[in-house]
Amino acid sequence: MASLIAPSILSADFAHLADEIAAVTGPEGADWLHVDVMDNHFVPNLTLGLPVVQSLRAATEVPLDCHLMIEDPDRWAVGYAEAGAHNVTVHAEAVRDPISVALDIKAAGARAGLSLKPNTPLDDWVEALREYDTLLVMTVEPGFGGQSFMPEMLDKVRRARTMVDTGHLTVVVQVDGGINADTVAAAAEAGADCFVAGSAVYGAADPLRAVAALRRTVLQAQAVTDPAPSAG
Ligand SMILES: O=C(CO)[C@@H](O)[C@H](O)COP(=O)(O)O
Repeated sequence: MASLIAPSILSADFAHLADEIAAVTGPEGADWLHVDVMDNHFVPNLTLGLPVVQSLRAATEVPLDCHLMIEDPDRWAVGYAEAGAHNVTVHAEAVRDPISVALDIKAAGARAGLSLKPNTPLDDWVEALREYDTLLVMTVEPGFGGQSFMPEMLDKVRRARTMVDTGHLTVVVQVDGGINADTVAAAAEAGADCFVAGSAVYGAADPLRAVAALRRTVLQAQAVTDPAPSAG
């Protein structure tokens, strides 16, 4: 099991993105940088797109984790992989051909991720997930930072963890939404191994320390449930 911390730049100051990324970069800093791409159609919010991701790639060596909350991800996903994203996640509710998209993202050199909104059942997507490297379990309705964690999503995380542990899936199990010092342990105990946190990191007085503190809490929780967790 991994223990990856992925600060979400949705909660950062968009006028100073390079500085905001530097603020979470370091030996105990971000493992991945979570980049929320929103189009005001799939979700009722608008953020950034491919040109910004291309610029971010040049501004940091931290792996970019692009979460596409957009309509027609089949058209756009490969562009993010070609722009140098480490992981490109599309939404199950928006994708037309999930297998082709996963294969295309991977052929372009990135990990492929599939995200499930809170009301989207895991069981409907198990076959497609065999082509994916990351499963993103949304723990809020996608669209905005600063929402409350939905504890009822922990069961989905537990079932995904069981599928990974029994060899039915080989995905990193990622959680996103309302992850903070109070909720991260429950997500880790349920079996998540990648933790997206926006307001808990960028709302903290010291974002780098907030990342390190989240990771420590994850490792403590995983030590209880998994006798031999990897360092991520
Ligand atoms: O995808 C999303 C929101 O749709 C997230 O990545 C948010 O950026 C998480 O923010 P917090 O809930 O951690 O404040």
